[in-house]
Amino acid sequence: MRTEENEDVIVAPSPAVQVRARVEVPIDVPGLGPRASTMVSFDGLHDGREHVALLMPGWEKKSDPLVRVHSECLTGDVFGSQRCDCGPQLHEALAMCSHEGGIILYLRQEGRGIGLYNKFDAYLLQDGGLDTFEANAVLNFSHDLRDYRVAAEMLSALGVPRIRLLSNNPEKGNQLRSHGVVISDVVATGTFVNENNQAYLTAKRERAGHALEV
Ligand SMILES: Nc1nc2c(ncn2[C@@H]2O[C@H](COP(=O)(O)OP(=O)(O)OP(=O)(O)O)[C@@H](O)[C@H]2O)c(=O)[nH]1
Ligand SMILES: [Zn+2]
Repeated sequence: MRTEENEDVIVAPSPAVQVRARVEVPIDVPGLGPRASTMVSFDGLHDGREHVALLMPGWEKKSDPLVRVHSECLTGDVFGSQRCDCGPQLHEALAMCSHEGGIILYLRQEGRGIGLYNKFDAYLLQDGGLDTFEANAVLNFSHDLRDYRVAAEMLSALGVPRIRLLSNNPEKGNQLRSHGVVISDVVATGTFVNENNQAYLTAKRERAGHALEV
């Protein structure tokens, strides 16, 4: 079974995770327009990848801020791919977090951890009739390689022990709790169905227990 998107990723020993830099980055939130944000980098994340926290003003006043843990999806987040629901979920999270003050943890876990090129290979297999999880298996990957310990490390470095989690994926909450994060509430994302992602969303609901009404 393959376990890493890149065999040559070096997993450094994990010193205490610390904020490396906080950078003010005004962003254009789809549907809302320009908003302030702070983007945060970290030293010491255990997997050595460049995960980013995006802080929307007001988060620091909450005892349990809204947090979206979002896995990178270049095709959906950047290009608006209709094969998944990632783009609209990210836009929704940006709007909600800018409205009430919240945090987006943008995790560099493309393709549920298998990487972009492998995701393309998985898409070709899905075009041949497999579902998203069967395609991973044919490529000799488990159905989801994601490890949310980095998200717990980022929250700890930001001084955020309690959150309201914006997700439909039960595995995110389970893993975060196992790493000591207190989740006071789970907030469902919208369901963003279109004719090209219906089978994908159905597979997520039926095979991975995502809370989705497709
Ligand atoms: N391997 C693989 N990854 C995919 C596929 N479609 C989307 N992804 C990746 O899946 C990740 C998104 O995860 P999802 O399971 O859709 O949603 P989630 O973020 O876990 O759950 P929510 O918090 O409810 O949105 C991103 O990293 C996408 O690149 C696919 O067909 N195969
Ligand atoms: Zn996607």
